[in-house]
Amino acid sequence: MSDSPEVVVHRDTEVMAHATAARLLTALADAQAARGTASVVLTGGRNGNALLAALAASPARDAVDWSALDLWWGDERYLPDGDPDRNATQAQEALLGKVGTDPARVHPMPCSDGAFGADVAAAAAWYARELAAAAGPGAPHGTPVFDVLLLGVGPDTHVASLFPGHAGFAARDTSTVAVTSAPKPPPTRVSLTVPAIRSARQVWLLAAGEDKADAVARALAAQADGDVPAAAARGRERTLWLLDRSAAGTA
Ligand SMILES: O=C1O[C@H](COP(=O)(O)O)[C@@H](O)[C@H](O)[C@H]1O
Repeated sequence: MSDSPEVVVHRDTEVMAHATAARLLTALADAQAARGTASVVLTGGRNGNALLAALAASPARDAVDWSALDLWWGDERYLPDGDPDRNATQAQEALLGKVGTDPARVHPMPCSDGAFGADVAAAAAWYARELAAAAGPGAPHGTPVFDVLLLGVGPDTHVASLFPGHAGFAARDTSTVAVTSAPKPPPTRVSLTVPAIRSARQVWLLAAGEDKADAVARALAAQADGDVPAAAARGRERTLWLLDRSAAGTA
């Protein structure tokens, strides 16, 4: 696990989205050059969606071979297929419908009108099996080594759907959890756990706007093993905070 997070502060939200898009395209193209394939874990939320829009708009977007990219999600709102509040629906509209991904390599979390119905625990367990199948035998926590895992940071320091003080954040023996009482709507969600997040080579945390400044300051001051989800999110090789000036408290 990387020791000290690195912090990059951008002038404003728009510059942050475009600079992060350029950074991500380069990281994924580098991974494909080295290994022939790459993987990324997407996040929902305002900053995650701004990044996806910036990727779609980038003149360099085809530096990545989208058909040789595995796409996963860090969390999902457990809602019907196509619901506009699902992170996967938003990603499809912002980016995935515009680039040539391989459907077999796009791994959305289940929806509430799918095979598991209202049984969100079964949905989370299914996603853990998908991860384990992709990771292969012997992978720690049954999770692939993702190249880049993206996380938005909530004003309460939540990342993915891991909320401070909630059981899902404490889970250490599984790669996914079902969340049934999220303090942010909708209450029912599926999330990767802390060990699954920590299996990524690089973890990038995105935060923009004044309402995130307190969460950013608290997370950067906290220990990785405390009750601050954003502080617990660390990559194996690199943990990178990507901020705008407002979230950094330097506006
Ligand atoms: O509900 C969620 O919130 C977080 C943060 O979202 P933001 O809009 O405050 O940036 C997001 O990262 C997560 O994926 C999403 O499900």
